[in-house]
Amino acid sequence: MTISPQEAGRVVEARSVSKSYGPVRALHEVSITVRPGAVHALVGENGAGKSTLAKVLAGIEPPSSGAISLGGVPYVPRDRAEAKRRGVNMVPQQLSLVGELSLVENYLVVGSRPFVNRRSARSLLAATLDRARVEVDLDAPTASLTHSHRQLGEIVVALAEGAHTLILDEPTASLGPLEVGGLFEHLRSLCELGTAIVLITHRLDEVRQVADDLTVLSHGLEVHHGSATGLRPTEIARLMVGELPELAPRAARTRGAVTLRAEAVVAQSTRDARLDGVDLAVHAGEVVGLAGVAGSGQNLLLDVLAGFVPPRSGTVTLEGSRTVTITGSRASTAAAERGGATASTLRAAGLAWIPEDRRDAVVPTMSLRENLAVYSSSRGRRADARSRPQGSDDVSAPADRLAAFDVRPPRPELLAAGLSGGNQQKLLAARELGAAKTPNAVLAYGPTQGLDLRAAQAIRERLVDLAADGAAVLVASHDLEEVLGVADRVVVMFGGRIVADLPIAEATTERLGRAMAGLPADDTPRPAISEEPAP
Ligand SMILES: Nc1ncnc2c1ncn2[C@@H]1O[C@H](COP(=O)(O)OP(=O)(O)OP(=O)(O)O)[C@@H](O)[C@H]1O
Repeated sequence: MTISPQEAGRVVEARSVSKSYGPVRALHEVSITVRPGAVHALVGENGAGKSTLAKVLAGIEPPSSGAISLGGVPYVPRDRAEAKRRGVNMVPQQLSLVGELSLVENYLVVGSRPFVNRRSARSLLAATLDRARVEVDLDAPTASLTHSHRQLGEIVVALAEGAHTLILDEPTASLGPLEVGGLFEHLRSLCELGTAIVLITHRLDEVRQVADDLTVLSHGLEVHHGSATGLRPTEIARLMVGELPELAPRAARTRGAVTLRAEAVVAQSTRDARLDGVDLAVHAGEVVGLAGVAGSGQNLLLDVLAGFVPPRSGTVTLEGSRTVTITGSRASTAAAERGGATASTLRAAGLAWIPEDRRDAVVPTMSLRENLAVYSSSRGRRADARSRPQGSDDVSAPADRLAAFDVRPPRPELLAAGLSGGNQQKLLAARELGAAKTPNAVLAYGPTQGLDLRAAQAIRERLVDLAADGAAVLVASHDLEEVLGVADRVVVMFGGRIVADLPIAEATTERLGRAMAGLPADDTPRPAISEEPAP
């Protein structure tokens, strides 16, 4: 590929860059060349140093040593704002949009653009959306958008800010296959216009799908830097972690009585589609997968089942050490007559919960030990120091529990903020899935989000083991593979209803795809929901 003089002025090159956090060596003499007009995938195990390298390139963290250049001249951004001005912008793993503000307002305020008026900001963003071929509401508070739309919105703001080098830290972790496809199409067309994209991902099939160049990090060291063309996912995995352990064959399990049940549940939230009469039963000893495109109601269903959103009508029941019933907007428990069955009551009755966004459940300013003993009792508000102690749960040997879930480093006194994103996810799993007592039911949304192959495999095995020990497990995900990797049966939601319920042997990608798109199981055209009036 020939590079024009203009493009040569935008090549980002890091040479022998190291970065340490106290005694932790996050990067050791890493070199990388990011070319205009190419997608550069950056992969590696959890804690390998990917986000650190991205932050160094984007001016968020200074390197401890090494040199970086932009277009052949030294590039030493003092901060993120300077890197952005030089055209290097990063969309972080944890989204940074202000929830109370719309995308337009985020662009104006957070991007410090006092001289751009609202109308021109709006049309710039609308034009960017158009090119990206995505639809995101520009005027609604971003907190009211689905997670995937907030993710896309953040990318759109960065693009509108004129980045020539765009660093995306796991942008696809919470996107469904259709949205990933749309995003990649856009990334490719941006590349054709000369933009350089650094794509951090754990989904190795994406490397083959979209990347031109590849850097593999392992324990802060660069173990591969070169063309991505022709490399198979298994070869990349081998570069990252050596050989992967074989998946243990699934042990036979017996399905017990229904533990978690939703009956005729109707609910509404501002963040997601409505629930329109949902019936679902999860038995002891089974893993049910919950699939659906974003906005189909699966987030809301989990919020209702976890006790964070009261249903308008219908009933939710958790059978455990006692029976907890949530009816309509009221709640009652057989054991506690005063009612008020909230998330904490469900939890006390043996419900484990892994939310879609780990920030709803992990407190960065608390130590790992404290994080093993707290939980947030309020959905939609970030978990914080007001989070409630878990009480009776046994976390007497936190170091062992952290080590069992391969949290790196497994030091209970460390603050959670010092863990990489994937290791925070493992911490959450250690708390929710690692208690001595098997939970009666597990609700997990994207439990392997941000985890490398080995860690994801370990969490999948843990979920199946919990089912074998008698838990009723419900796993929702945007990622069909994540669902198919654990489920005994797959339930699909569309438009706030359950539209398919298939044993795993019958859950072919085609059948699931049709159900997720709201199409009937056969090829019969679906009757139109509303028709244009006749002219
Ligand atoms: N602010 C910090 N303070 C202390 N240690 C940190 C800090 N940020 C990162 N680290 C450590 O640096 C190492 C690399 O972390 P980094 O976030 O770059 O990994 P990563 O490859 O992006 O992982 P993941 O896939 O889990 O997101 C880890 O050991 C992590 O614990």
